[in-house]
Amino acid sequence: MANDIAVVVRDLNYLIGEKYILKNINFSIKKGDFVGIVGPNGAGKSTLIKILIGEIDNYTGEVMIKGKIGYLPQFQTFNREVPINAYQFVKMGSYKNKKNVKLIEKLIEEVGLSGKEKQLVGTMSGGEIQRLSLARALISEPDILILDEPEAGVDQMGKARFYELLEEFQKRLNLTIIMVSHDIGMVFEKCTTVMCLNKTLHCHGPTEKIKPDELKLLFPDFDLWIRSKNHYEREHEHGDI
Ligand SMILES: Nc1ncnc2c1ncn2[C@@H]1O[C@H](COP(=O)(O)OP(=O)(O)OP(=O)(O)O)[C@@H](O)[C@H]1O
Repeated sequence: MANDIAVVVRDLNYLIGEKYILKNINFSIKKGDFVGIVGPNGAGKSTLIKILIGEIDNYTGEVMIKGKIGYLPQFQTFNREVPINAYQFVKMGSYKNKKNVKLIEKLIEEVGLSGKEKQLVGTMSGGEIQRLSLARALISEPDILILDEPEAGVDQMGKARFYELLEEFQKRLNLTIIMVSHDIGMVFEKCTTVMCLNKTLHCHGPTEKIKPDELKLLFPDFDLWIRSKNHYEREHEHGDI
């Protein structure tokens, strides 16, 4: 595996019963890439993520990962009833819950939440919890950050701020980011690489080389996504973030 490569997947197949969930998947991801995985419902995006993080291992083919993975699951999995504060929430992401006061405080500050260390997570906004989850995923100082639909349950402003943060971390730490998203506007705005998945890999390449026509073939609701891209651009122009 070449030095500048973070992930290689070769001849990946995954079946449940006799049904192919993923078929003949081949790709590699360079270190420092920000990859957006898009595709319709049921395309196998979450399944691919579960394979990358090692949650599913009964596939055939090769999956090679170079470096440590940080994982941010879908937002909805947090239960607001759990009585923990922001500091404890981030600390839970560290190996064996290790005490690492300085790093925890630094990450909380970097995601724009300093001063809120003692606040109960259940009382925070969706966008704040999402940024806190990002700090938690980064506490183990990963080389590769994997996110599954990080925009779920967060308003448009919260999303925009979150994507800004991801881009900042990607550039500053040369972090490799692999993100499943339904937000095509954000993906085309922020990701360096787009991967279109619908059981097989339909396209994969630098964002500027992916043609909307290719996506249209895959996604019947593509026009809706274009609208969401315009919406994002309007908000951006007005400096609302
Ligand atoms: N445990 C399971 N048992 C049976 N089928 C499953 C199981 N997990 C996933 N599938 C099927 O695998 C396919 C891919 O699911 P997956 O969750 O990976 O899709 P997705 O692209 O992430 O979808 P979405 O965008 O809706 O989240 C779907 O057809 C789903 O019904």
